[in-house]
Amino acid sequence: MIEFQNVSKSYHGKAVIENLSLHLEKGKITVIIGSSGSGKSTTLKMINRLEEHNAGKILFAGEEIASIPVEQLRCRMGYAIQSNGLFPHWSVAENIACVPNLLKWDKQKIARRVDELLEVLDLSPEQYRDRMPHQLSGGQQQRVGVARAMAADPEILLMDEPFGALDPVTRASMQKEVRRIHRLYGKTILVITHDIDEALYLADHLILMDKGAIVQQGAPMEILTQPANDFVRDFIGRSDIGLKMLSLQTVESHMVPGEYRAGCGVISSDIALNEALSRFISEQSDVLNVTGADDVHLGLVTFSGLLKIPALQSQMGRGA
Ligand SMILES: Nc1ncnc2c1ncn2[C@@H]1O[C@H](COP(=O)(O)OP(=O)(O)OP(=O)(O)O)[C@@H](O)[C@H]1O
Repeated sequence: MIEFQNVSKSYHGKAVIENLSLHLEKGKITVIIGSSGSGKSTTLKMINRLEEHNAGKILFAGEEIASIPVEQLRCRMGYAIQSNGLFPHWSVAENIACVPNLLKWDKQKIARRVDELLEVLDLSPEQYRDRMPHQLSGGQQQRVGVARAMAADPEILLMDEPFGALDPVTRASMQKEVRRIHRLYGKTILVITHDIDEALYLADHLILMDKGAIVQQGAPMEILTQPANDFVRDFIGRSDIGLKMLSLQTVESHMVPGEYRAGCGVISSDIALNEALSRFISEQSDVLNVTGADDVHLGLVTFSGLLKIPALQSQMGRGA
C-alpha cells in the first residue's frame, strides 16, 4: 500500500531521515514506535506530504506520491492527530463531513455517513451530531477526530499519537475501538506512538526507529522474543517482557476445552493472559473457568498452563 524506497529528509541541511525503506502492507495495522526525535512523525507526514522528502521514492498503491496532486492525495488518506484538530466553530457533523464536502458528495449521502460513523464510534447521532467540539469530553473529541479521518472511506488511516492526550482508561477504550474498526473495515492503518503497550496491542507489524532509521521490525511477538540488540531490549522493557508476551495472547488460546472446576472464578475467553495472571494472583487460585459469548462455559485455564507458552519457554531457555 505504501512503500518507502531509500527515502531521506533533512531540515536546514541536517538529515533527520536517512535512506529509509519500509513497506506498509494493505489491510494491516503498522505501528511505528521509537525514541523522541527519531523521525516517526516526519515519516508519517511525508506520506500525506505535510512534509516533502528530499531523496528517494514514496509509492502509494504503486504510484509515486510526488506525482499525485496534494489535495487529491490527502482526500485518499485519513489523518488523525493527538490534539484531534477539530475545527472549533464547526459542529460535530460539519467536522466529520469536511472531506466528503470537499469531494462534493451528495448531501444525503454525507448525512448518512456522519450518522453511520457516530454509531460505529459509540456516539448517539441524535445526541452528538449538532454539538460543538467544546461541548464534548476529550475522549469524545478524539472519537470525532477518528470519525472525521475515516469519513471519505480513505485507503489508509494515518494516526499520529492519536490517544496521547487521553487518560489511561479512555485511551484503552480508544485502542479497542481502533482494533474493532480495523476488524470491521479492514483498513490499512499507520499509528505512531510512544507507548510500548499500545504498540504491542495494536500492531500487526511493529517498526522500531532510532535516529532516523529502523532498528528492528516484525510481528510484536517476534520482537519480544528476538530483540535485535540492547536498544530494543531496553525499549520493550527487560523486566516485564514475560508479561508483555502474555498480553499478546488470550485465555482462549491456552484453554483446556470442556473441563470445569467447581468453586473457581470465571474469566472471559477474550481476556489477555496478563490479566488472567493477575486474576490468579488476586484470587489466590490456580484455576479459572472460561466462558465465551453469552456466558457459555467453554473450559478452564490453569496457572501452570501459562508457564507452558512456547514463547515464554524459549525466552527462559535463552536465560533472559
Ligand atoms: N519543521 C522542522 N524544522 C526543523 N527540524 C524539525 C522540524 N520538524 C522536525 N524536526 C526535527 O526532526 C527530528 C525528527 O522529528 P520528528 O517530529 O519526526 O520526531 P518524532 O520521532 O516524531 O519525535 P517525538 O516522539 O518527540 O514526537 C527532530 O530532531 C526534530 O527536532
